[in-house]
Amino acid sequence: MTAVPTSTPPGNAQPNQFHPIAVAMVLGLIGALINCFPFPFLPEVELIFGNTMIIVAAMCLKPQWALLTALLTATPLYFTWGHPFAFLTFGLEALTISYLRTKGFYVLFANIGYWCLIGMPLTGFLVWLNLEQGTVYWLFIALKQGFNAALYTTMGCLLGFLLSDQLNANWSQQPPLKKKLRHQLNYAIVLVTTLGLSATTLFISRDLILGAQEVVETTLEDRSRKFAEIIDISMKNQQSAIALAANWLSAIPANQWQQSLEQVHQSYTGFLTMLVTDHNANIIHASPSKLLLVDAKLNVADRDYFQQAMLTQSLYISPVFKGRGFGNDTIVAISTPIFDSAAPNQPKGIVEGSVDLSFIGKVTDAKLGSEAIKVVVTDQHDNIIYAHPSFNLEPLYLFDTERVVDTSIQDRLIIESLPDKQFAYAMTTATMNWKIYTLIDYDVTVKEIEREYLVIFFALIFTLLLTTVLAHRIGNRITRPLRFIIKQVNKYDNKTITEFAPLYQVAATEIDQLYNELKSDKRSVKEYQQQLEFKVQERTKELNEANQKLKARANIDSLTKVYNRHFLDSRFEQIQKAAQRSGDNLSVVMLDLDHFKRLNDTYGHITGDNVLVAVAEVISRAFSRETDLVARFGGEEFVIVAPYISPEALTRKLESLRSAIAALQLSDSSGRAITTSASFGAVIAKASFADNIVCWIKVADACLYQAKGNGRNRVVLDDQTASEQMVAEAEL
Ligand SMILES: Nc1nc2c(ncn2[C@@H]2O[C@H](COP(=O)(O)OP(=O)(O)OP(=O)(O)O)[C@@H](O)[C@H]2O)c(=O)[nH]1
Repeated sequence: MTAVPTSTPPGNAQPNQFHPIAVAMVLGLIGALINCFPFPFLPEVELIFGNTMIIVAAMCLKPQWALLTALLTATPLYFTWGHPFAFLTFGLEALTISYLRTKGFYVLFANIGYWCLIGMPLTGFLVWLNLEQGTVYWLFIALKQGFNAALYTTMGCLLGFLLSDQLNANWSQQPPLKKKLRHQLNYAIVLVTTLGLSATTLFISRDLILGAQEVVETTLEDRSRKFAEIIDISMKNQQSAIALAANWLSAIPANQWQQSLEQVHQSYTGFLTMLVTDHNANIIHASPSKLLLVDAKLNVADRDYFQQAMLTQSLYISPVFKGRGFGNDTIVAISTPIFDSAAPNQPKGIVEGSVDLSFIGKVTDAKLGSEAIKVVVTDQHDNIIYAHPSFNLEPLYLFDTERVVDTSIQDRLIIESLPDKQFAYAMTTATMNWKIYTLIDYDVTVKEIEREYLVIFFALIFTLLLTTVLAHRIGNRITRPLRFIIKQVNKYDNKTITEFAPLYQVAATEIDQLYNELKSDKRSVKEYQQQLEFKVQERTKELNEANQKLKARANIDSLTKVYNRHFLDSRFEQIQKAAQRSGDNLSVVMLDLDHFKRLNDTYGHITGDNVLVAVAEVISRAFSRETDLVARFGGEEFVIVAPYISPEALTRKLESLRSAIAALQLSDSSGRAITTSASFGAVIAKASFADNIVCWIKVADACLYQAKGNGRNRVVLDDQTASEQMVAEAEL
């Protein structure tokens, strides 16, 4: 996506802006306050929403101030979490996204990138490296932080979106984001989708995970209770066997005891050995009978099971102990006194059975999913009767554990022999005060959550990508009519089309309306433009004509309507050059009216003017070739420039003109007849004679002077062509 940093340079503080330090601190303190109360989301997972302020800070402040906000926001987490990682990960987060924001990136996309590429790997690494049990939890904690970031980032962006006017007006040091409409739409869709999705999936998974944990908890409790029942029943069975044996032995003669004892033992296979003592604790019978052959004089007066049974005269169940005499197995002894029917209060001895505890392992085999539930059974003194082989715990030893109390999840146990592991557990106390522990590796639960998180994580990333693609397409689709309109308008303006094409039928009605209005506006503008162009053309034409008239006026003598002296000066060079190029003759004639002063004096100036006009007309008629030029030289003097003419023709023409002027029949206002005449001084030569009119005039003027001197009304011609001819011939 391309970013267009805008016109307002970052950091151009407006006078009404707050100072960035103040803004950073206020945001940081709000963030810190919120982070003092993390939201307990899941066992082991608390959501922190104070970081929303880091996002807001990154959206409107420069990186160093966003960092300040992040450090303040992370401070409570230092105390809650007991390590300073938050400063590092959130500080880096603030710096990165604020910097990318100055480069024109959306904070949402910048932060998704940060957490995927830096935040989560860094968190995982720090946890793995530094935390106790980090090797188990690194992925779990990294994912947890990623989700948390997705939530607070979208919340921050939404906040920024809603408050964008205020932020831009008062706080923002960041350049406004000028993006294409379809990019803005894309952003808005992704933002809303990410927020909705991450919140929904997290809360759904929360229920799933809690449900799964409850299953673990109830299964452990259930198993523990079940095992307690089984062990109880089994022990009760053994107790019944001992009680039965005692009753039986009390009722039969002593010589039958050995046989009866063996019969009972055969019926109740749960005993390792059984024995009968006399009242002095000497073992008198045993099963199997071969045990007696080993040591016939064995006395058990110091054993609990003898003393307690004789003393209480009731059934006694011993704590677990290591057998002596008939082997050294770990056993529990059940004993009860044997009475003589003649003396019911005087026990004749005891009958005892040593319970084979290996049955516990057989009856406590269970699984939770694929994981084995491990069982530990302790006696009333917490000494181990049975422990799952994986624990490596010897019977008889104290079951030494440490309880990890966790308010958000079931308590856990750490067993002394496996200090690196924690176990989720349940415990039931059986009737003999035996404790039945069912345990499962707590890592399994964590891995379960971790697996859930991974699934959600990839689902989120996938959905995000999908949303981006869809949002892009939706944005394209929505803005397509606008792009179409822009294209049409450009084509219309550039005159590539004369009529607008119809808009897509599916375009929004507002856009349709806009297009129609635009079309009619453009058409009106075009019509108006055409009218204007037409008017401008007309005016230009008029102006040109007026200009030409003015120009002509500037070249024409206002009285006589022949050219003026100014035009004569400017045009002469052109005529001379053309004639020179073709090697032709050029003649310049000076014409002066005779006694014009007298005429003026006699008839008045108005009449004088009329005579000038009439003479000018006659001259113009006489020299009317396109190449001829007649100009008023001043007062009553005229100059004629006539190229391409021979001396003879010129002489003829001038004589005829002189006669025509003299023959003019003019009258004044009162009808008095006026006669006039003119004197001519002329020069004819090759055009190359001189390119300056002054030279020509000089010669003509001299001739005129001569004409005047010779009596006026005559032509004096200086023919230079003959002399030039001679020079040329002489040169040849
Ligand atoms: N009515 C009228 N008179 C003009 C005009 N321009 C010059 N004149 C007059 O023409 C006269 C020229 O007189 P001069 O130069 O003495 O020459 P002249 O009387 O014609 O005598 P010669 O040239 O020697 O025959 C002057 O009286 C000028 O006032 C004009 O536009 N209109």
